[in-house]
Amino acid sequence: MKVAKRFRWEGAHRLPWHTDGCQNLHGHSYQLWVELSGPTGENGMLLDFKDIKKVLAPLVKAWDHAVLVAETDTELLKAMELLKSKHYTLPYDTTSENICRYVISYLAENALDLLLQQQVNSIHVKLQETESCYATHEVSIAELQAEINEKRVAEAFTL
Ligand SMILES: Nc1nc2c(c(=O)[nH]1)N=C([C@H](O)[C@H](O)COP(=O)(O)OP(=O)(O)OP(=O)(O)O)CN2
Ligand SMILES: [Zn+2]
Repeated sequence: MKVAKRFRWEGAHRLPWHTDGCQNLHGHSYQLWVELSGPTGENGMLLDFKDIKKVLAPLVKAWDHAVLVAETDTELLKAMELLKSKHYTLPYDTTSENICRYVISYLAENALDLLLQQQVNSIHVKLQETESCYATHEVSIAELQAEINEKRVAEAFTL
């Protein structure tokens, strides 16, 4: 079975290294689809749509009417501080592909127990930036767990 929930927000970003327009600060009406696969439980649901919304609502709220900034884009970060503008820093460039990756990491960090409890097998996200372009990314829960364990081991060694 598959279930999906859509999220929408207005945001701005730029790709500083781009040479064909996207280096300029510009806005998108972002649309994100989060699709989960797994068996249907005894209550006839894979996972309650409302629970998917609850998990991602804080992230979408933080991104709405905000500027997404790559942590390496120090010029834009300075401008955000100067303007006291709402912004959200990502650990990598603000491409559609990386936003998909970030959403999956966010779900892993904030809802792994829930996903395991509901026997979700995989997460598929689709991020639409404009009418004509989107990126998708799919990760299995087993891959996510392995990633989290690796991260924990790496953190333990750097302490
Ligand atoms: N693989 C990717 N390519 C591009 C990304 C991206 O995230 N991943 N992002 C951009 C720009 O930020 C922009 O959002 C998209 O630009 P564009 O393709 O020009 O979108 P339009 O809808 O305006 O396209 P038209 O064909 O002009 O209508 C660029 N590339
Ligand atoms: Zn863009």
